[in-house]
Amino acid sequence: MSHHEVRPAELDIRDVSCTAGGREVLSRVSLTAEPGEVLGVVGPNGAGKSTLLRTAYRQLRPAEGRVLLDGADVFRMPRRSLARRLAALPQETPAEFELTAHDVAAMGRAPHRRRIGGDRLGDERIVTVSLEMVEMAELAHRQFAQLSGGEKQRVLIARALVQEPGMLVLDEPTNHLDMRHQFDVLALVRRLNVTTLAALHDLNLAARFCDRICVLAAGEAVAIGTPVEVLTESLLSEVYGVHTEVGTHPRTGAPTVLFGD
Ligand SMILES: Nc1ncnc2c1ncn2[C@@H]1O[C@H](COP(=O)(O)OP(=O)(O)OP(=O)(O)O)[C@@H](O)[C@H]1O
Repeated sequence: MSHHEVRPAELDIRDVSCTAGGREVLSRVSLTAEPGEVLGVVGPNGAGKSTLLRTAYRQLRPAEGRVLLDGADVFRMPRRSLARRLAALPQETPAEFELTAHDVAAMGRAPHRRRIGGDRLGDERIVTVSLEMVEMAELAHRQFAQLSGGEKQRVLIARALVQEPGMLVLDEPTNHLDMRHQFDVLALVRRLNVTTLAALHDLNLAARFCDRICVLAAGEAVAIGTPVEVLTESLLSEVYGVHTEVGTHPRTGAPTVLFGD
């Protein structure tokens, strides 16, 4: 795959506010993902993680503020140009009936395809390699709708990789995945030189794989920093209302979060 040749993007979320159901659900959130950075977004249910990510992949127009990809407003870009630079894994699995896993992954090529001609063989190779990266090549011929939750999730991650983006926006990429696939998918994201904004629930995974973590609570970014800076017992108690024991991984040095007593 030619991922290493793709230039990582810069995402700049500036003072973004969103309202839903007559309520402000994001309040002046600012966040910059530097090229190549893996930036995690954590926070309790309803904190606004998906809302923030949806503004980044242009599914939701913020009431105020701007979202810039490589300095250009995503809401002013042609859809196709955006899709060539940014791929998203939304929280809801689309119902792609009748399509095989291969077909769903291949949809990621659409923004790169020319009207006439194009590099069909090259496209096909990228689809195959991406499915291999998430260990779904062997199930490529299966109907997408009949796959398990974790298998579907991995096909959708492959579809995002097929886009060869400079920016990945992943809403709970480890949702439905077993322990090994959680690890493998995030390790894969880490290896690729692609800027990544990912909403994660598992703080230990976030600590292990993110360069920085943004903590959202009630629509506000209450902390942004490295895992060590952000994942403290006092902050977790304040934000989640749980007593935790934060330690240090003996080999990686990443913080580890355990429930307290
Ligand atoms: N269309 C909508 N109408 C009304 N309220 C909405 C709508 N969309 C989102 N909300 C509310 O906005 C808040 C933020 O939702 P969001 O999905 O961004 O949270 P989240 O942090 O991703 O949560 P979770 O961890 O549960 O996935 C929630 O209180 C939610 O109920």
